Amino acid sequence: MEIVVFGAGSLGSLLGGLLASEHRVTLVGRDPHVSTIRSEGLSITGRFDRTVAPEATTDGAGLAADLVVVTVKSFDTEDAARTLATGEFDVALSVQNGIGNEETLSKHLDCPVLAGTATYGARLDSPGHVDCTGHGELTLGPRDGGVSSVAKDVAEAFTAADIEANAVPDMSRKLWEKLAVNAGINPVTALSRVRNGVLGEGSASEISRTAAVETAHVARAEGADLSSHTVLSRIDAVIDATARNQSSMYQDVLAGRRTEIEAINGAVLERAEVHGIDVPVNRTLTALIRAWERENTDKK
Ligand SMILES: NC(=O)C1=CN([C@@H]2O[C@H](COP(=O)(O)OP(=O)(O)OC[C@H]3O[C@@H](n4cnc5c(N)ncnc54)[C@H](OP(=O)(O)O)[C@@H]3O)[C@@H](O)[C@H]2O)C=CC1
Ligand SMILES: CC(C)(CO)C(=O)C(=O)O
Repeated sequence: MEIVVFGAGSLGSLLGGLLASEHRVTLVGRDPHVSTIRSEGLSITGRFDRTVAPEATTDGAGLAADLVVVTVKSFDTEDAARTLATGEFDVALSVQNGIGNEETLSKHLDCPVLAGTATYGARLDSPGHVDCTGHGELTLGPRDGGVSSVAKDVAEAFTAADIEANAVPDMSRKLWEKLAVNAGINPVTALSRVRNGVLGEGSASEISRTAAVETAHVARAEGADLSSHTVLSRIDAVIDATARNQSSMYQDVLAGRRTEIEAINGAVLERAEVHGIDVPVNRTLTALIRAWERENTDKK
């Protein structure tokens, strides 16, 4: 398969690097990562140990491929979509956190857009080097649910490259479930500067769990079949499985970078308002992270 990975940071480099063992891959990213890949290849360490040589470019305009995998942060999706619209793709797959990414891509692209979630952990250690910090899986399918042969073909392309991937019929529910976990864990760990495992007990844990339950309430109003019981057992399981992790939002705050708050708790808040649902914990967490961003990043 001919595959473009748009957003060769941590996750994009891991997925694109693994895909490159089996497919013709072009990574779209930034220098000096791109120039290092061109001269020395891309090395993948941690749960994998290999060096690959995908094509790499900083210019994502006018590309064509069977599949484009989008791995930019959610606040860059609109820009990425405009650039990708200058090229030609048979299918696009978003593997991003938060909700709304597929809608943004669909607005600009002519091809079908699939939704995906990844539980792999990836960290771009240095130019040309990505570390796989957690072995997980990729779940993908049509955004609004249902079975699709295109989704199955895409999942097979990932599986052929050693990436655990499954096409599922209930992607809408999966996206809300992942959102509930991120809405609970990410801002609380970022604000209190703790690893995920600290949320296993205590009052911070209650804040996380309440944010997740509020998210499930909104998900049901949006038509997703997601019980509070399911999100509570899911968030407990993720906290346990990723106890040593610094969440992505905690890492962003430590690095003084803009966070994905708008696509996570901000999106819960926005959709809750549409349905007249009160989500006080999500509202509070969103306000606090927004305040931090105003003071500490370029985002005003
Ligand atoms: N890392 C992980 O383990 C996981 C990440 N995710 C999700 O995956 C998504 C990506 O996360 P992550 O990989 O950590 O993020 P990164 O910031 O590491 O990667 C995104 C990369 O895309 C680059 N980029 C953005 N726009 C362009 C453009 N127009 N042209 C070229 N390059 C561009 C960014 O560069 P720059 O920063 O310079 O703009 C950055 O290097 C997020 O939604 C995240 O929540 C999900 C599961 C696990
Ligand atoms: C699941 C979790 C919370 C793991 O750290 C994550 O997705 C993130 O950090 O963004």
